[in-house]
Amino acid sequence: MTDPHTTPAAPGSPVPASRPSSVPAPVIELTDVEKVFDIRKRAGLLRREKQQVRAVDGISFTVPRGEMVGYIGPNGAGKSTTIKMLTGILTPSGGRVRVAGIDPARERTVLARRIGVVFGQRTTLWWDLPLRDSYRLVHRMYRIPDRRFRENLDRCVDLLDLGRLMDVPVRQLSLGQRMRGDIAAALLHDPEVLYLDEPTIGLDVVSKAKVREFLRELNAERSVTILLTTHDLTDIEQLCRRVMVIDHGKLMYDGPLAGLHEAGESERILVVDLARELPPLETGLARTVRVEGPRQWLAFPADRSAAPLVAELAAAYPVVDLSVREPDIEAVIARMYADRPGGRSRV
Ligand SMILES: Nc1ncnc2c1ncn2[C@@H]1O[C@H](COP(=O)(O)OP(=O)(O)OP(=O)(O)O)[C@@H](O)[C@H]1O
Repeated sequence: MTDPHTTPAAPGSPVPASRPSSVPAPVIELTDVEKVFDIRKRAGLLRREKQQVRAVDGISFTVPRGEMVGYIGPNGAGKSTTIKMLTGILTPSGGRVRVAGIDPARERTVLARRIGVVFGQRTTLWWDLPLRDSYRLVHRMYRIPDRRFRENLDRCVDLLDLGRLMDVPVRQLSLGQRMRGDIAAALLHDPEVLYLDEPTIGLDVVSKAKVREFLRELNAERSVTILLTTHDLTDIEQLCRRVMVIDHGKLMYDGPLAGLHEAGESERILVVDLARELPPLETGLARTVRVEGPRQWLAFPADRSAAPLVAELAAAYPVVDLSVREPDIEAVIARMYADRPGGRSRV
């Protein structure tokens, strides 16, 4: 039986929904989910043509309780649309969505008590109120029992370093401070599932590190299931063992981060310093991609050992020094996108 956590999906193909019995029951379940938007495009001076955009095009995946998964893709890939369907803000055009056993579109308010959402680009806090008052409102809105509210707030204030900021109006907070404030607000009612849409966007290095550390602890200690959308691949590298790549509304990859290299057919680079300038080195194990004076760059498949290549070059050429560069994950993903047939699919 194949495990969707470890099996790269062929581009565009649905990911198998079956899983071994040892894997916890899924908290998030999507089966053949579609979202089609009707849009009107100008087709002349006065005429407007009706068109449809397939923003999400037959996506299936499951996320078991306690997993932290990266959900990535280029602009317009369908990430936010997926998250909106998972919260119940948008109703799918087709397929089935379940979060904690609930149909989000039909029971949005019931689900709201079980999930937390953070959108990096906009705040859910009250602009003119100090953080403390925003949290009081959250307390009342979600009818959080007093003790639980106090415990959760204390914990967030401590771990997210909000103590000094509690009496500052949200409008006066820096982006990083506001983001930490938003994450706390999303967690006061103890959600089982947390959707984070670009939680580190625009933050400085220190704030990013704080947010990541907090998410790691939250996931490890409280088994909160986290779906993380980000353009910052370091977020994914540091937080998620599993990553899903979406493009043109289709799931292109679902598996471990390391497997992305394989799926993107990535290459490692051997940098060779020679005793003197030479024409491009010749070997059947790699291809020379760059020559600069006595230094040459040779690309070889990332899943192969460098040892035979190093041995061959050392025997045949005056090699002074060698180093191996790992593939850059951004390049791997860019390559996956580039391999897709172009153009957003329309129906
Ligand atoms: N309300 C809407 N009406 C019409 N088209 C929409 C609507 N919302 C999204 N789309 C279209 O659906 C596609 C997917 O958009 P979506 O916002 O889900 O992408 P995304 O992956 O979140 O992108 P980004 O990284 O830029 O936020 C895009 O072509 C977008 O223009």
